[in-house]
Amino acid sequence: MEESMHPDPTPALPPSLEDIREQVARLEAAHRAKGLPLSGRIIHVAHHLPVEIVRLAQPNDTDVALTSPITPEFKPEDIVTVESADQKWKIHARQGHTAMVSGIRSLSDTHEQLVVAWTGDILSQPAGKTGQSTPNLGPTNPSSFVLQDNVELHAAPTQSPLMVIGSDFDFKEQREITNELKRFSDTEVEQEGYGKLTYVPVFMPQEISKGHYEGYCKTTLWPLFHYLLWLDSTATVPSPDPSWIAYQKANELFAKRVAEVWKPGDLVFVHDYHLQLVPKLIREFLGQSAHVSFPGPYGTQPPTSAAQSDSASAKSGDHSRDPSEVMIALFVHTPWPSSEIFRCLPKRNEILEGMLGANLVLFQTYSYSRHFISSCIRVCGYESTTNGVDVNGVITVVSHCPIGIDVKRVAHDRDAPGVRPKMDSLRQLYADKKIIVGREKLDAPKGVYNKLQAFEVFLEKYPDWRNKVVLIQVTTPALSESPKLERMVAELVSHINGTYGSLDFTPVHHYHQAIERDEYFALLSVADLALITSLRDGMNTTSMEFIICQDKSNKSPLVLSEFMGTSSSFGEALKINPHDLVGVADAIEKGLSMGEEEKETRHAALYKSVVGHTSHTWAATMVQLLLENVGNEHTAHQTPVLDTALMKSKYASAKKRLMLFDYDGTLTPIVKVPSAAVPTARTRAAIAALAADPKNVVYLISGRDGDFLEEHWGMVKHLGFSAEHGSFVKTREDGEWMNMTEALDMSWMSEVEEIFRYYTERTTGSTIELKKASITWHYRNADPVFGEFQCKQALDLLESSLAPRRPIEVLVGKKNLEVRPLAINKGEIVRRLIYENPDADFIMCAGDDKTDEDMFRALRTVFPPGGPREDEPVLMKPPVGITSVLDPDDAEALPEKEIHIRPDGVFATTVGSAAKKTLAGWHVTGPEEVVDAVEQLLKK
Ligand SMILES: O=P(O)(O)OC[C@H]1O[C@H](O[C@H]2O[C@H](CO)[C@@H](O)[C@H](O)[C@H]2O)[C@H](O)[C@@H](O)[C@@H]1O
Repeated sequence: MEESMHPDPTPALPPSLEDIREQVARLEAAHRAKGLPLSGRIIHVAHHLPVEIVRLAQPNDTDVALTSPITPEFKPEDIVTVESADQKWKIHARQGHTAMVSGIRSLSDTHEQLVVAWTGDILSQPAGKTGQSTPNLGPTNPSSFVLQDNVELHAAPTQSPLMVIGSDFDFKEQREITNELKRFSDTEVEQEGYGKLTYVPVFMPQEISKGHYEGYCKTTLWPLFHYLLWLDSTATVPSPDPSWIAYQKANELFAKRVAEVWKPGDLVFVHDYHLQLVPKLIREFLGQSAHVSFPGPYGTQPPTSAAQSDSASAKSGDHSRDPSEVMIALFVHTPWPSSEIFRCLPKRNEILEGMLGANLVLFQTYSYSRHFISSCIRVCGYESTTNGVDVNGVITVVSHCPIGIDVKRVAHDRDAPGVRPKMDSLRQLYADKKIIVGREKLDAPKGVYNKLQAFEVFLEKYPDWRNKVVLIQVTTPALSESPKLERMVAELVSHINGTYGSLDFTPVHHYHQAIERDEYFALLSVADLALITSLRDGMNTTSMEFIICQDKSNKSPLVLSEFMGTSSSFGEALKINPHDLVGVADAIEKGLSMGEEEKETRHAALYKSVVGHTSHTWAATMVQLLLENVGNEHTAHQTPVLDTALMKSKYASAKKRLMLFDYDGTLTPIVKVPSAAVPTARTRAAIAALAADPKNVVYLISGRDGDFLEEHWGMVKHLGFSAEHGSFVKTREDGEWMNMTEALDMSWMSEVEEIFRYYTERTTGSTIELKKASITWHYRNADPVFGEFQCKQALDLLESSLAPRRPIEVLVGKKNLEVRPLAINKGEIVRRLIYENPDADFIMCAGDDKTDEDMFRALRTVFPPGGPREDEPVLMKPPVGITSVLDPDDAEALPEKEIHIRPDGVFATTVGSAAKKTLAGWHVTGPEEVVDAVEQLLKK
């Protein structure tokens, strides 16, 4: 179950961009026709803006608060740049994350877009450089050209004059930066021909931005998602963990910014693992909640903190919600680990709950999405559905949609005039050699060390290739630089070169530096093999760029790790397990010896995959998927929060009241072991006080057996009981249990028990609760994934083999399966109580699960369709189901009765989320609120 149980459903032939856009337009038209006010806007929320902001040196600058020198990336000449009129700010496009950025930008063809993201550390040109209004953003070290031979692991490139000054800016500077960003995006739109695109900056104090990214993102989440656990048992995490606090605060700042700019009908796309709390927080800031519904007192005005949002909105009596809920998709660009790894994370619940605030969670691959669903089942106890996760009745859809690259842009860069001369130089330099190329960040998951080890095995195992092949490995420094890894890599390179090289030949050329764009494309174009040995990688765009470069070149093969997102799309790559060094060595040999025909065939298939699904189709598909999975809530019923003030006024004026309560999940929270679900003294006191009022008829209507109810509630005077879903009734007056199943055929009990025994024996942790007239199979304490699987199997078996020939009903409860007689249900008890109390003019009825829906249905069906007119008497037939069981002749003889109750006196209340499918008219979120409501009624 953990790994893919089903085949990967990725379609073989991806639809074209035009097809997807047409489908998006159709979906939007359909939604608008149904009344969903789509704005035509998309808000992207990403970690940082695709720009760099530089504060230029000012004549009066004496000293800028500098923190650390930075090494700017190489900036090509053709990037968009704007400089403020007062020459204070300069903004230019930032390199990196090109696939995501180009995907986002492509959506501007069809939608107006806002990008809400952190400014990034703002750079400063320190004083003393005045007169040089344009800082040097050129190549950091042009002399270290990659083609130079015998260049070993480099030290950091030459220090630049730019310094990080963080982003602690006063309001005036924030305004200036915001305005300059606007000018920048306008220029970009004009120069690049984009549709409308606005950058909305998130400003973060430096201690938050550092703690967030360098702290929680890079030292906790990143290693975990790449299967590098922090297993050093001596390491102590301070409590509270400051980096977690920074992560939370940063996520709040992003969500708050979204809430400020959000308009009804906007589609929101949250990107990546930096922002996993954002989906839930956005709802909280907007006064909406996906799973636990609170009224929305804020409109679009966010409260000052998420915590405040919770409590303030929960306590407000305002039920006016904005009709349009925010529509959110979250795309996780990194891998998602097995739930066995994920559950080691101390803040696992918080992260998952944050993500599940989205309508749609998307991953790079099918298997990551399966791991995520397993994590939700195992960590949070939620159940899976056919398309995602059921979060207390609300479905978060989970799917996958791999990212692609901007093929046109890459082809353009490949064909740039500067590339050809560099290709020629490389070919000249390695005229009689095959070139293997690799380019990665130097962090452990990228598998550079394994690659070098495998290359050594290759030279050892295939001596004929010695002196005939070079490995050109380019690495860029990782954020969390690991001196140990750098040293290990450097030593291994020296070792291989010492062992297999000679005075005039070096088998491994390692360049630890940023390289120019032209050099990069030249390298990919001349290579005879690309070798990518990542131990874990969400996606890998180098492999895609290699395929595009090779289209105009040798059609060289690609050796690709199976532990990366790209792997599932690239069937014609030579797949390797990077831990199997001999296997990698064999794949290198196979690739280098491959015949031209096979190379062409494999390349053609790989090329088709890359051009068939680009960054543009990726982005458009995400929009399509979100539109396919939202909107139903606008036509579906959203249950309002129980209006306790209104209920209290009706209660106060009522002459006779029926108060009907389910037990588990309604008067007491769901717990692991059924016997531990005992009422608190407060709950018992509240119910006892209700029952003591002679105007009230109070009943517990439960699936529990009579013994349990007697044990915990028997001491409460004047309380009536219905046990086992209506199979047994004890009225509040005579104190005798009536068996409603007496006249029924109950011989099915042993057959059901046998089936449940079969599943109990095969499902560790599951148990059978054998009652007098019903049986419950519990799997709450089994392995959650296996338990759910077994439950579905047992349900299938009971429904296909037993239910058609026996008078039973099978009920799917909360981590249980229950079987009870068909003729009995909680609804019949409710009808009977109304019939017996025709003068009742107030009903409160509360329940949480599917069996309680029978009660709510019964309450609706006592009224004629469309509801009774003011002056119209409501006549009720005797509840045949129950009376006929007791005495069929009686049922015939009983008269119709006129009942007093009217729909506005009925408070059918479900315990669960507003979006849960229910026949109840009101909802509260938990048992505690049921008790609160009862206490309100009791207050004078
Ligand atoms: O009709 P109810 O009063 O809601 O009772 C329904 C069933 O509730 C019990 O099981 C559920 O609650 C347990 C305690 O919280 C929990 O451990 C279990 O997983 C739930 O399914 C009870 O054991 C059943 O007999 C009732 O039919």
